[in-house]
Amino acid sequence: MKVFITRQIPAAGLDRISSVCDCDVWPERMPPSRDQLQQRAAGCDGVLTLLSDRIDAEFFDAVGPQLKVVSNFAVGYNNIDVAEATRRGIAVGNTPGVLTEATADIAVGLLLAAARRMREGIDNVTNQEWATWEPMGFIGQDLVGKTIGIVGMGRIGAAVARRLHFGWGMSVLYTSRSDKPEIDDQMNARRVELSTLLTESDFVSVHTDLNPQTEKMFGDAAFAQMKPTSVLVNTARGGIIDQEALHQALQSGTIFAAGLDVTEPEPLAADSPLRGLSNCVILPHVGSGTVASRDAMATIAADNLLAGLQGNPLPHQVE
Ligand SMILES: NC(=O)C1=CN([C@@H]2O[C@H](COP(=O)(O)OP(=O)(O)OC[C@H]3O[C@@H](n4cnc5c(N)ncnc54)[C@H](OP(=O)(O)O)[C@@H]3O)[C@@H](O)[C@H]2O)C=CC1
Ligand SMILES: O=CC(=O)O
Repeated sequence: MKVFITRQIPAAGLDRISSVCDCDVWPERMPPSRDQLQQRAAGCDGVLTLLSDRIDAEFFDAVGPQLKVVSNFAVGYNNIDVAEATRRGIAVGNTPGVLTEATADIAVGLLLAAARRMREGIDNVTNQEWATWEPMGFIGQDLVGKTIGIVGMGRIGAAVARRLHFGWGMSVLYTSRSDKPEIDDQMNARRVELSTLLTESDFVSVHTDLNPQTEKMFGDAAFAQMKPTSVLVNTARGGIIDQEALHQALQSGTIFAAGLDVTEPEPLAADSPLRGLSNCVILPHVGSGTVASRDAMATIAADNLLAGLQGNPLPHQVE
């Protein structure tokens, strides 16, 4: 079986694949271009992809009818046209669960950094501007006893809610497509409409997948409903937030601060005005970036790929 792996991945997964497959691994740091992706994958039985690889009908046509499986090295799969894959009998896999805690840690880290103005503090020290301790300097927002609004109470949303409820004593509001009675019981949480969540929460953390209902969910209207002291955190996908509206909300004081692990596009445009805002903390999409999480993602992605090549159901198959 011939497979194309679109980037270097941890040995935990690569060794499993290369022991049984004829395996071509993209060797460069930067992703293959669209043409390179299609040319290298042409004739393959399976591909292991990353978020930056757009997998759609054109890709499937270029690769050929022998393609059996697309294994995404991520839990999110908005880069893949799953309906088109399914129509062609191509299985699609993802890597849920093993990156939940690592990503939740980054969401809480961003919340703390944005609420307590850490970017400004770090810039102040780095730029040799630290002159004295000031009673009125770097005043941020308290966390203890406040209200967290979780937009998308799935695996990562619940892990963030647990940290903030049991660690900081926060009340939990959330949105999701379905009821979560076990979350309500564990954390005395309340599922509400988005507008209620936005008006009542002190902190809002986004954890939905990117889909047609969540795309640009945060625009002018959403920010207008949030408290001027509120902090928005996004570790889900950049496309869920209208970045122009976010810039306006941060600059005008409509909201207090934001912490982003994801942007649209990635990397964030060099001239994006968000880069220059001291109340916007931005990380380069590092949510799952721990040794254990990335090894586990590689293992699952390999298992998905190998199962698909054998015509078996994938351990983590996306429908
Ligand atoms: N920054 C990073 O490095 C990482 C980012 N991610 C991102 O985080 C996302 C979430 O991951 P994970 O928690 O594992 O996924 P889950 O599928 O467990 O959670 C997604 C949640 O979003 C909810 N949801 C979907 N659509 C809507 C909507 N229209 N309104 C309200 N809620 C909605 C779902 O509701 P319901 O349960 O009712 O279906 C579900 O609870 C991924 O899709 C990915 O984009 C993930 C890992 C790392
Ligand atoms: O963004 C990362 C993912 O796993 O999804």
